[in-house]
Amino acid sequence: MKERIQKMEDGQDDMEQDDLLGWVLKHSNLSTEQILDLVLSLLFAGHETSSVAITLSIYFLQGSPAAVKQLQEEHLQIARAKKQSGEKELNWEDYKKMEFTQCVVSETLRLGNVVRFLHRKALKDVRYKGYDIPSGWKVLPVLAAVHLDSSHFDHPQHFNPWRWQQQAVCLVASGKRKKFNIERQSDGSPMPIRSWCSDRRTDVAYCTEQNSGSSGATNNYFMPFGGGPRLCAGSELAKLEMAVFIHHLVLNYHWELAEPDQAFAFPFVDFPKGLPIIVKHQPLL
Ligand code: HEM
Repeated sequence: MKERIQKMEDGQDDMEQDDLLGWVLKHSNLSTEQILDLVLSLLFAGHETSSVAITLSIYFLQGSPAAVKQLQEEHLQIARAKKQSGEKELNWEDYKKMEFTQCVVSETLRLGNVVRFLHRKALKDVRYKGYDIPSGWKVLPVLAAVHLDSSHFDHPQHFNPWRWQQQAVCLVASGKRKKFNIERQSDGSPMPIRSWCSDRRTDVAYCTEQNSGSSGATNNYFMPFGGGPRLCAGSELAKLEMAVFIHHLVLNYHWELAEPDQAFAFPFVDFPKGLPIIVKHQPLL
């Protein structure tokens, strides 16, 4: 930063400097410390996290051909509709149709645990579930422990994006409760339960909608972006980045691991070999 400031003062400011750091130095009145915090936050909070998350999705998906196939179908439908209407760029409406992709994103974040734990400090003495936490002690809530807890997720070590699909719990003729995936209309919106449960399934007596997982909101069992007032500021952007990446990946490429590698999780998630993959250009459209 000092070098930059010196260059600016010496009038040696060129286009190479025309980046975030250059912009804040020129146009803001933030302190040096605030600028440093901003740049570091964007690099580590904003870049490392989403790139690791995307890497994890590549890794998990190569082990789940059924998920790749379902993604391809979802994205082909979107891409075909765009081609027909002569549009090119993805837009918000397309993103909203990426239902199964959201399941893949949630499952990647649950199993991958990009941010494994948070840092907190007790500001006063706290008694929690029989434990005394003295004021000033550091508390590390371990998000990964919740995401991999078998009392919240069946077979928690298994990559299963279908667990996030919206489901309806229905009472069937035999008197048992059964889960059904909610059917979708051509625009991707959920079909009213009544229209598919009673007309098409004679065994369904009564239905109550239930969301088996939540891809967006935080709940106590799924909080890859933290929660409360310090909820990740980039959570929606991160999910969008992942979805757009997956869109182009499954529509255009086939990939496999070049050599065995697996995520290593301490203290930060990373692949020791950098997850080398062999990529073939295989456009589906
Ligand atoms: C998959 C990607 C991401 C994950 C898993 C993630 C996770 C998190 C988590 C768990 C926190 C809360 C930290 C805490 O409570 O102590 C957080 C905070 C934050 N994240 Fe993200 N993040 C991701 C992507 C991004 C992106 C893309 C940006 C910005 C472009 C971003 C910006 C921030 C900022 C500024 C905070 C601090 C919010 C505050 O303290 O008020 N993150 N992130």
